Amino acid sequence: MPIFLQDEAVSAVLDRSFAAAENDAITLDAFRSTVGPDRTIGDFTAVELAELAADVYMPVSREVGTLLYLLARANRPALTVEFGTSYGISAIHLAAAARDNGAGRIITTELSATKAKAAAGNLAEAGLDAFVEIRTGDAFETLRELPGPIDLLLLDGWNQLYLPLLRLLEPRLAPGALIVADDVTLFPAETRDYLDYVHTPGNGYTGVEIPLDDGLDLALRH
Ligand SMILES: C[S@@+](CC[C@H](N)C(=O)[O-])C[C@H]1O[C@@H](n2cnc3c(N)ncnc32)[C@H](O)[C@@H]1O
Repeated sequence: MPIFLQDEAVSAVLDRSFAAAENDAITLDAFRSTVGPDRTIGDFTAVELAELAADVYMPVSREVGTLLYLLARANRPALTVEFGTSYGISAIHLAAAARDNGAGRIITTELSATKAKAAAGNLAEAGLDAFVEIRTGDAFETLRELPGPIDLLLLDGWNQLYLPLLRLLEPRLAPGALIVADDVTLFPAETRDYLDYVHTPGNGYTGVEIPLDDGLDLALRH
């Protein structure tokens, strides 16, 4: 049976987006020169920084995208929540799974209005916009109200926010919810408190690190 992840329109958007993301290193250099030597990151608000870096895709890899698709197919989440939409590459994988499952919706949130608009365009072009609600703004505000329990949570925004955001959303996690945290090997210092929390018996999770791409952590909420 054909799967929607391999649909022509989906593949076209993913191919184009992954190709564009190959310029991320160059774009990041341009971002650093925009910030300049006289100003530090601390001189900007989070939204200003997100807009300055609006051309940087920072997507999940193809392999991680496929794993997200598989997890969502197996777990059949009624509600998936994503922290960090960027250009919608991970959201496309999650939405393709919802479409193939015949059920499920995704709520994703992005600080940069430029990126949120581009992600909406990509999802529409892929034929998956009906499955995804993009909330523009700070996750700590945009995810306060949710329509039901979270069955799958993807943490892929700024890494030092994983633990505070998990704690905010914790009361909304369904028993058996899966939590995927990206980039835990790439940013060990920023994700240490999160990993310690989900790996400490007694906090209500069972977690394991997966050495795929920039490192993932997969946890189950008991
Ligand atoms: C690594 S990228 C997300 C990549 C995306 N998941 C994908 O695979 O295509 C991280 C994104 O999180 C966004 N972000 C960072 N902090 C945020 C916050 N507090 N609320 C919402 N979005 C945030 C950034 O603007 C950036 O676009």
